[in-house]
Amino acid sequence: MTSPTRLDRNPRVRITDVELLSSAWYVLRRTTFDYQHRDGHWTTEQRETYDRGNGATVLLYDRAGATVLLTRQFRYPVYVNDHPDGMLLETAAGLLDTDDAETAIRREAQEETGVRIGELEHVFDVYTSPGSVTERLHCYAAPYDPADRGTGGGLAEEGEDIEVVELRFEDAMKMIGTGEIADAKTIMLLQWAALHGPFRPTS
Ligand SMILES: Nc1nc2c(ncn2[C@@H]2O[C@H](COP(=O)(O)OP(=O)(O)O[C@H]3O[C@H](CO)[C@@H](O)[C@H](O)[C@@H]3O)[C@@H](O)[C@H]2O)c(=O)[nH]1
Ligand SMILES: [Mg+2]
Repeated sequence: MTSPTRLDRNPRVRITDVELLSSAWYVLRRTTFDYQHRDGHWTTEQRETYDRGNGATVLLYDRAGATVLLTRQFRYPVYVNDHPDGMLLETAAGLLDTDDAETAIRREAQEETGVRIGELEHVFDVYTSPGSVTERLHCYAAPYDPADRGTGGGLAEEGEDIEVVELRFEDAMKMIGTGEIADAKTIMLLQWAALHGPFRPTS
């Protein structure tokens, strides 16, 4: 869950109350705090935070074949918000649980795509939805060998049903434009790959 660091780092923020609203699966809290605005006056604010811990994701790429390996699975939250069928194309990803980010992403990549990651590059860490969700997502990239690609599929006991989808990098980039790739972490990592990563222009 969120880091145990003390919340007295910002002198403009004084937390006065934290209420647990729900802990059915992950944790929803309502926090009341006094906040000092830039002009010096104080107001009392409330914010709900949804805490499902932190996560990690990896862009699997094959430079020689000019492909990337993605996953497709049903995501209910996007289905209720206008996605045509909720079958979202994403980089392999998972929650850290009790692991560090590198251990977690090696585990999730294998569970979801069948790929055993060797060399692993840290790209950036991002807050995915800072107005309401506490999550920080650790983003990585790693080469994969198409011959090593397994079946993946996710954990059946967790209700996962994950299709492994190999795309030409060029096609994946076009699919950002058409909206067929609409997941934020996936778009960020594909664009990083085109600008600074394995598919950057060679000079
Ligand atoms: N019963 C139940 N199960 C749930 C619920 N929410 C999640 N689960 C189960 O918990 C699993 C979590 O799978 P992970 O692979 O660990 O996480 P993820 O959902 O893929 O999350 C990753 O991707 C997210 C979307 O981009 C990221 O937000 C997250 O950080 C992480 O990287 C889900 O597949 C599902 O089986 C729930 O409310 N109820
Ligand atoms: Mg996952």
